[in-house]
Amino acid sequence: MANQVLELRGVGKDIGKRTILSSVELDLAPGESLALCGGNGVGKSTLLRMIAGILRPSRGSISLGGLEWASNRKRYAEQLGYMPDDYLFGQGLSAEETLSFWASLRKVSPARVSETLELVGLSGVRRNPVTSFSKGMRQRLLFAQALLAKPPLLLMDEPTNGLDPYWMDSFAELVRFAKAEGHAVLFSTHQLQIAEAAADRVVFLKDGGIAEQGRTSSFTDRYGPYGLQAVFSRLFGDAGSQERPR
Ligand SMILES: Nc1ncnc2c1ncn2[C@@H]1O[C@H](COP(=O)(O)OP(=O)(O)OP(=O)(O)O)[C@@H](O)[C@H]1O
Repeated sequence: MANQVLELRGVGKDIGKRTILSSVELDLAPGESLALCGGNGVGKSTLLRMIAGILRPSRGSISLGGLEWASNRKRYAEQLGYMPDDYLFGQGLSAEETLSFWASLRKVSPARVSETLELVGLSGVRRNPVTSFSKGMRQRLLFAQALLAKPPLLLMDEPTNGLDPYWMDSFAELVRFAKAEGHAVLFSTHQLQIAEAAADRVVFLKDGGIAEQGRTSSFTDRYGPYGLQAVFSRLFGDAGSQERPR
C-alpha cells in the first residue's frame, strides 16, 4: 500500500524450536494508531521488538519509512521512537537531565527538550529527580523520550500498565496529540479500555498470527457495547491468557 509508515509481510519469529509468531501482516499509515492486543505470551512484545530492530525476525520483511533494518540500521532507527515496558532510570537525575541525555544521543537540541517536557506536562517538575516521580509521571517521561526526535513511528510496549484512570486518560490524550502531529502510533496493551480510547484500529494476536482485526468502532458495531471485551473473551476464555511454557 502506498504512503504507509510501516509494512510487515509474513513476519515470524522462532525462539529455539518454538514458533512464537508464524506470519504477521500489518500496515500503518501516518497519523494512525493501532493497538496490539492478546493474552499473556501471544507475542506482542516480540513483535514490537522486531519492529524496533532489537530482535531479528526469523522470516518475512519489515519496512519502516521504506527502509529495511538490515540495509540501513542507522536511518531505520531514526524512523522510530520506542517506549519499553520497563525502564530503570538513572539514580539522582532530574527529568530534564534524563531527557537531555537521550537528546544528546539523538542530536536533538536543548530547545526541543524543553518543548517536549512541556508537551507531556512535566515542565513544572523538570528539575525534580525522576526517582521521586509517580508511575504515571515516569511513563510520561518515557513517552517524551520516544517523541523527542519527532520520529514517524511511535512504538510502545504496554504504555499504560499500572496506571490509574487519570493517567490512562492523559495517555490517550498524548496519543491523540501525536496522531494530530502526523506520527503513526503502535502500542501493545492488555487494557482494552485504552485500546478503545486511543486506537483507530485493533489487532488481536493468537497462535502466532492475527486472530481478529478491524477499526475500533467496528468491534462495537459487530459485537455490541463491550465489543473488544467480547472478542477477547471468545479468543482467550476466562483466563484471558495463553500459558507460558515452564
Ligand atoms: N528470550 C526468550 N526465550 C524464550 N522464550 C521467549 C523469549 N522471549 C519471549 N519468549 C516467549 O515468547 C512468547 C511471547 O512472549 P512475549 O513477551 O512476546 O508475549 P506478550 O504477548 O508480550 O506477553 P505479555 O502480555 O505477558 O507481556 C512467550 O511464551 C515467551 O515466554
